[in-house]
Amino acid sequence: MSKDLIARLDDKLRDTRENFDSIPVIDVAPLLDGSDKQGVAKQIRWALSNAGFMYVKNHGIAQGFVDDVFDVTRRFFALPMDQKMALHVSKSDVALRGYIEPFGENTDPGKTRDLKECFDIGSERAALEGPFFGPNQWPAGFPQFQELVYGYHEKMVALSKQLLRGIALSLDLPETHFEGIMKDPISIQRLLHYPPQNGHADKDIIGIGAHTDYGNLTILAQDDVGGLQVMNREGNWVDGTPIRGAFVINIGDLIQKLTNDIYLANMHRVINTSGRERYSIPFFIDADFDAVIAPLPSCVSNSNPQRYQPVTCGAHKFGRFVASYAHLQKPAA
Ligand SMILES: N=C(N)NCCCC[C@H](N)C(=O)O
Ligand SMILES: O=C(O)CCC(=O)C(=O)O
Ligand SMILES: [Fe+2]
Repeated sequence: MSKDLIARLDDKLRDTRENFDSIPVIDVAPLLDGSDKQGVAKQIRWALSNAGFMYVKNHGIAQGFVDDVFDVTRRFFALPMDQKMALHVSKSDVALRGYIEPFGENTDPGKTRDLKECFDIGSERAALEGPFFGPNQWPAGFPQFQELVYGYHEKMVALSKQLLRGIALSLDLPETHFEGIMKDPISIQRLLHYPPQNGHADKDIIGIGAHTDYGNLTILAQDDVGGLQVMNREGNWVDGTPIRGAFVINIGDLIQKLTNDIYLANMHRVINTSGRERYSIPFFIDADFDAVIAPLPSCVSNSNPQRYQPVTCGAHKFGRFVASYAHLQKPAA
């Protein structure tokens, strides 16, 4: 299984990558305050070319605020199932926002079934329309939830922009480079609950199946339970052990395509064998729906010929969503 995943993952470039047995930790304060942007960029380059993942600390988001968002997340998932199903993603048309029950979305389709339940929201700016945009579905009578989760999304949009500037510098590009394809980018703020795995002995049941993320960048906050695993170059799973105050950052397929495989959208999964409830809060940011994603000229060379044909961000994302959503696969009535 590991060999198969590695083959799907990075094929020819795997021999040039360095192995890792823990995810690198990067202090991003010198990037955010401007005191040593290049120093941070250099660490980002190592992390994203070899692991595709990094922890970032000193990112400027107060831990007390993150704790408050976890608090309402726990309270949301504790609501009765009928209240959560009233917000189901299938009621959301093309915006694909709302609640998804356990086994309602399978991230490694055909191989494993996801035990997690999720709740997704996105940007509410009125001017945006088309697939992945539209109204959010909020639980009634829970204003604190709406305020905190939407506020968190807004902070993540701003932080992702700063991190993408560091990523652009790490590729010797002007720091605003990615902003050209991210004028009104698709973004998803997700809340996740992973019930303990233990009661489910079936071999094909997992927290979230092995996958790469679909877009540009993911910013993940996790509680202290653990269970995230990231594949290293030898095909072994490395624990993404929770670090209080740090976010786990990883890049998705679009950055891998843009960098012509120089940066890795790495395989990861979650298995919660702790016996406790696990909660996590990932934020995903992509490019504009119509942005054309093709390898950057500076990432194409004789030794690394162009590996991808141009694809729009929207077409790529939508293809991966259809593959993982039970309700999108149902034949039309
Ligand atoms: N809008 C909805 N329903 N959200 C699904 C989020 C899936 C995120 C995915 N892992 C990614 O990398 O984008
Ligand atoms: O919950 C986690 O730690 C990871 C979630 C994840 O990989 C995803 O939602 O794409
Ligand atoms: Fe993921």
